[in-house]
Amino acid sequence: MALWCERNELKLNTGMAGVIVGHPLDTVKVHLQTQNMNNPKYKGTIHCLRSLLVKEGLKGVYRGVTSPPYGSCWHKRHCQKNRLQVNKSASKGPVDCLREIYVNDGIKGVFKGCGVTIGREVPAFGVYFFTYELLTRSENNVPISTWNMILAGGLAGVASWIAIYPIDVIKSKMQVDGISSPQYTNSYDCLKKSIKNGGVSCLFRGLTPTLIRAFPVNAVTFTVVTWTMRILSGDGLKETESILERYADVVCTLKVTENSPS
Ligand SMILES: NC(=[NH2+])NCCC[C@H](N)C(=O)O
Repeated sequence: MALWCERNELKLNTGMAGVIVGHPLDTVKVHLQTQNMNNPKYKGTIHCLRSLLVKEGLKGVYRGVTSPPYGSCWHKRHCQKNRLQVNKSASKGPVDCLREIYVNDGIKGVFKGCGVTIGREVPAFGVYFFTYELLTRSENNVPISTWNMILAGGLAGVASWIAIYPIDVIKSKMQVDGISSPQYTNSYDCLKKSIKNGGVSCLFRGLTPTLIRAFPVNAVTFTVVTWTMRILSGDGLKETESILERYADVVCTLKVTENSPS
């Protein structure tokens, strides 16, 4: 548990690069998930990304990126960030958006979709860490290579998203639904109505940008976390030391051969 928390903390702090690369694709995902199924505005990932860029430039795809959750309170992100991304309200930024939801819908509005978010995160993180641990197991504690970290991290992200994707679609739809005149009474109702209107395939809308984002973002995340832990635990220092020693040996041997009469 402690290791899990430690990893997650490190992950949050080192994930900024991932956010910068991944946020536009996350925005595309939410647009695709929450658009009207009967009259879809966007045909797919490229069409949505291009439309957002043409209409609003970088602002459109980075909307919501400054939400506080990218710091320590990541939980809040899942509870109201989505509305900022699809800009259903006229909010200017995360604080305005939060205030507006609170004024209109009260605390219930702020936490809308929170239950289903927890229902998503529990299995998602289970699959996430299980996949990474499985792919990085090594015999006799031999340190794994950086390529192993990159591949295992990327695949852990991809596997975790595939495992829970339909739950994520329901979560986004619930968050955007609002409180004042909601279409859905609860997550189950949302699931039933979504399948009725858009078929089972609507539960997989936006999966492409999600997976394109998940691989690099989580490859970077896990590699940085694993290396940070390695260095902090002293193993990295030992490794660097032994590399330097080997290097010094090679230099000595070369010098000796150079000076020895041929
Ligand atoms: N589907 C998930 N929530 N998976 C677990 C973590 C995934 C990771 N934080 C990401 O943004 O890709």
